[in-house]
Amino acid sequence: MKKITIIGSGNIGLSLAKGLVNKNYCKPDDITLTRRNLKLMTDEVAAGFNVSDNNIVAIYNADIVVLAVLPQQLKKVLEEIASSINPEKQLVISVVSGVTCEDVRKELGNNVQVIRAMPNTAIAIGQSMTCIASDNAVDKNIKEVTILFETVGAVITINEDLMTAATALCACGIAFFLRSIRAASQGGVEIGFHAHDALKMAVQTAKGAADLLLLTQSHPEGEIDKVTSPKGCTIAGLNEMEHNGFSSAFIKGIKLSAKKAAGLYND
Ligand SMILES: NC(=O)C1=CN([C@@H]2O[C@H](COP(=O)(O)OP(=O)(O)OC[C@H]3O[C@@H](n4cnc5c(N)ncnc54)[C@H](O)[C@@H]3O)[C@@H](O)[C@H]2O)C=CC1
Ligand SMILES: O=C(O)[C@@H]1CCC=N1
Repeated sequence: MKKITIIGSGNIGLSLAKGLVNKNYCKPDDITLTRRNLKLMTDEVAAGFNVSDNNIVAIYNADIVVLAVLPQQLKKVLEEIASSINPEKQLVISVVSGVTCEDVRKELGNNVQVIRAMPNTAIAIGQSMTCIASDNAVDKNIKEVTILFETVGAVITINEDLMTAATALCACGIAFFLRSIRAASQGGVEIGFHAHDALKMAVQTAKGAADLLLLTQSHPEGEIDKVTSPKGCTIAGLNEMEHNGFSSAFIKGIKLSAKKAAGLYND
């Protein structure tokens, strides 16, 4: 089994590690997690992961090095590991938003194979939507990374110039859908349900909507037409939401996120 080192074990780094282990892609012992403060890693040690606060030592035996620090923290990490990366044996995956493969190679060297991946936090339960892109990786490596991320969700390979758009739609997107579920549950409370029941009802309803599209491959508007009875209460609610800018707000939010994602490295 390939050895994986994840540099930056925060929200997404840990979600990836847990997802890979939960879906039996590898064992905890195949993964090394790095973080500056190891005192915060006791749960991961107990779970059997290797942990380290030394990125250079941590990548020594790695076949795959995953960069999962914040964009603003990346340059320091790249400078630190640059002379220790072995381009012949090691593949670099970057999940860092707004940083191109070329940006990474500028620090690590031109012969390093770099693949960008944009997962979301549902990777922890094997339900990520992950977009991958590279400007220099060979097919064998793209295939290997595709298989890795397919273990923990769905994968689409895209052109690298769409990576910030993918960040907004999928990585930030999970927060947008979560907020809409929360809003639905708040509406539910106002019309009479206790909070925990309202949330459960909103979550299952959202899951049903997503599964309807996934399993039948139908279009959202086709499914909406089946719900909206003439002169009925669904169309009344839906139109009220649209008069208040529901679709427009969602679209504007995604556009702003994409714009922001593009500028994160130099923020
Ligand atoms: N959170 C998310 O849903 C997603 C995040 N991303 C990207 O992943 C990256 C990480 O995001 P988060 O996990 O949310 O951030 P985070 O702040 O939760 O995690 C970053 C981790 O890196 C560690 N770190 C910082 N400097 C380090 C160093 N020199 N050596 C080792 N570890 C170091 C920090 O201690 C922290 O644990 C960002 O670039 C973000 O754009 C991508 C997809 C989804
Ligand atoms: O909010 C952020 O900047 C990161 C990137 C995608 C999800 N979280």
